[in-house]
Amino acid sequence: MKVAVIGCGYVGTSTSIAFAMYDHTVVAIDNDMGKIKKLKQAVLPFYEAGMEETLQKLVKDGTLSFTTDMKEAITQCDVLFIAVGTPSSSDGSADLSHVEEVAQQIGKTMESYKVVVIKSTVPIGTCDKIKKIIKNELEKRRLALSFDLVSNPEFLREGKALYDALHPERIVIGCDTKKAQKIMQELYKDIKTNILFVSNKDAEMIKYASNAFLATKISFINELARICEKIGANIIQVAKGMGMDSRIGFQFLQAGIGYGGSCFPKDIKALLTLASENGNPLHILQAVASVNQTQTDWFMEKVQKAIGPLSGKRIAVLGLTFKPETDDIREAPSLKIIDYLIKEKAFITAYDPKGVEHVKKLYPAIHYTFTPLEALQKADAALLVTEWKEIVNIDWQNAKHIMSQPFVFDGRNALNSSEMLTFGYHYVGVGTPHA
Ligand SMILES: NC(=O)C1=CN([C@@H]2O[C@H](COP(=O)(O)OP(=O)(O)OC[C@H]3O[C@@H](n4cnc5c(N)ncnc54)[C@H](O)[C@@H]3O)[C@@H](O)[C@H]2O)C=CC1
Ligand SMILES: O=C(O)[C@H]1O[C@H](OP(=O)(O)OP(=O)(O)OC[C@H]2O[C@@H](n3ccc(=O)[nH]c3=O)[C@H](O)[C@@H]2O)[C@H](O)[C@@H](O)[C@@H]1O
Repeated sequence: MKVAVIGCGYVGTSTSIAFAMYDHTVVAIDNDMGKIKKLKQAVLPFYEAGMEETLQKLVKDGTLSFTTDMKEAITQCDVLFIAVGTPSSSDGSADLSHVEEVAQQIGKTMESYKVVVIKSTVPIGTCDKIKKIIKNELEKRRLALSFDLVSNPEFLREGKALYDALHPERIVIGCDTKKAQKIMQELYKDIKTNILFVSNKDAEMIKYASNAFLATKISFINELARICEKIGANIIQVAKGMGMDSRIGFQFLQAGIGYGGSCFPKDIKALLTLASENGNPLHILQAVASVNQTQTDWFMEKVQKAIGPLSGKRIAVLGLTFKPETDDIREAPSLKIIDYLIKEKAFITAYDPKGVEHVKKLYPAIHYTFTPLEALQKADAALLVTEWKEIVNIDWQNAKHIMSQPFVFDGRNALNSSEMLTFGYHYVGVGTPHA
């Protein structure tokens, strides 16, 4: 099958590679010429371990090609995936301008039946909206071409994007016609997993509900972590004990400094806005967002309580990306922590294996280091912000001797607390008795 994927971000690129690996011919399109130039040379526009090698092979084979020419791609392909960004608007709702722009292009260009698949995360009702836009453009051209609109949300995780695209736990397809359903079945025939066929609106809601639920687990455990500290319980053990119940599960119960990334914060805002607009506020989700919003301040107050005023203190920020194995810093907790430290006039040294270049653009005055040990030199305290293995595996026993004061604040409960105490650190985790 000939597939066009419009938008070459994390989702578009991973989806393109996955379809090409499953023997479809894929044309990936982006309006960012710099990105396309890189991709044509099989260079990924973001970091993900192991993905570039696969890209190189597919580009060489010719099963995957890249272009900025949307018109040609639309004409050539039967199935058109929309995987452009849907960032937050100023009122919290999802900004659909990129999706709408692509829909207009499709309506202006198509010459035969197409299946238009929305992979971007979009509010409930967007498929209907996009259908109207395409229809409107076709009417302007006095054409009565038929097309189907499918919602096929994406559940991949950054850092594991290609693996997830190749081995999804489920595929959700919101689809109104038998014809489109058959084409989607054919497209995914080599992926052995459960496919759920639902309506457009159900599929759109499943995506928001899934992200909202995962974020709820995180804020739930983070709020419990706060009370655990007060009463002397250990959130790590509590999460373990809860997770042993298969109805609860272990995942997404890791207490820390809150969730970040390009999706949870924006999707939760979008769902909250949509719910309020419909006169049905989501109280639980409001609390989820509010706990997350305050989690870094709560953490930084603990730092200040332990080491005193931060003014003039040398603080090592270890980890900048919103989670390990990605170079993405969108909505990363590190940014809130840096703002806090700047406000309190601390001297910041920062290390991250992949995120420095992006953070440098926002905070050029910070002292960035090439190794975690350099960041720890003469530090009054270390803040473990992202649990990269390069950071967790620091030789902590010896690192103590290069710091000015042995304070370690572990924002991810990633270190072995008893070992850290044996090494002579003043170690503070999240929701643990040593806090
Ligand atoms: N990043 C992730 O892990 C996941 C993201 N999603 C959703 O998928 C969508 C895309 O996310 P990302 O890949 O992270 O976005 P991104 O921001 O990394 O990439 C979007 C791409 O679309 C391109 N684009 C924008 N307008 C265009 C147009 N008119 N024509 C051609 N290209 C255009 C941009 O240049 C950019 O390269 C969003 O709705 C997001 O919520 C869903 C699951 C996972
Ligand atoms: O819609 C999306 O974009 C994607 O959002 C998340 O994927 P991602 O943002 O890549 O990252 P996660 O691994 O989910 O982590 C999100 C944030 O939660 C934090 N987190 C995660 C798990 C946990 O137990 N505790 C915790 O604080 C992470 O540190 C990170 O900041 C979802 O996991 C994907 O299924 C979804 O497709």
